[in-house]
Amino acid sequence: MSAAGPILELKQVGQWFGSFPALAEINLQIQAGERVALVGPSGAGKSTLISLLNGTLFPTQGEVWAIGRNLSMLSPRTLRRVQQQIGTIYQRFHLVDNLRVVHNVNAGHLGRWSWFKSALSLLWPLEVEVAAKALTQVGIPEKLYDRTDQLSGGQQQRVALARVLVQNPTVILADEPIASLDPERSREIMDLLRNLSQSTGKTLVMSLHSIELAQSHCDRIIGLRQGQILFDVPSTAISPEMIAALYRIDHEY
Ligand SMILES: Nc1ncnc2c1ncn2[C@@H]1O[C@H](COP(=O)(O)OP(=O)(O)OP(=O)(O)O)[C@@H](O)[C@H]1O
Repeated sequence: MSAAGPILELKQVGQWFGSFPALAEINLQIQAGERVALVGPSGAGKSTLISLLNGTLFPTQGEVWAIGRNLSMLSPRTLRRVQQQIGTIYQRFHLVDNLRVVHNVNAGHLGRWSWFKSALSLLWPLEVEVAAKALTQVGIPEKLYDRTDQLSGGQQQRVALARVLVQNPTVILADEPIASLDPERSREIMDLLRNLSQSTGKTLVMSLHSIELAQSHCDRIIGLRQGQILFDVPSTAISPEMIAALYRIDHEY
């Protein structure tokens, strides 16, 4: 693939869980630097799509390409190298609760650090200044040595974002990053994600339940319904009819 090709691409992707088709016939190209929101009702397949994009799940049909590589065709070692370029933020933060913040932020180095360095850093934190800088970028520099489980939800999501900053990936995926936060904290995290993507050119793909935030923070919105793409449009082109069709409840009598 040329350098100018898409940074993420799904070709005729289908994902089955047993006999259940969670995704079907997904064709999608995302260019470097784009900010894309995945929206749609519960169970539409948003998280499944994110898991395919970061190589934690392999498609039952079709191909998933990231950073120029077909993820299903890579050796475990090469896959880990590609995954190092893809940072993921989750709704439940995925932090180790009983560790100090610095250790959770330093987990962004995993994959690059040796096993020995990672273990040593748990006893005596290494590259503290890198972790401190990342925490400053997300607005909580004073929390470096706090226990992670003593932070609020919004602060924990900032720690998760700092971990991704330390990882310094090319692509950031966020799976409902604000689902467990109040509206004010949600907007702050969304602002951080957008500003980070704008200032560094990182590609951002996130699943969201708020159409309003998807419109205000992303350039492009993809509507998923029952495992298929219902629309894929610039955020300025979203209409009330599209939203209604996306969330329509089909009653069975
Ligand atoms: N590991 C799995 N095993 C079986 N079924 C699964 C698995 N993961 C997802 N599914 C099913 O696939 C469908 C899509 O799930 P997914 O989590 O991707 O939806 P979603 O759009 O992210 O939903 P939500 O907004 O509620 O998080 C759902 O019906 C779900 O039950």
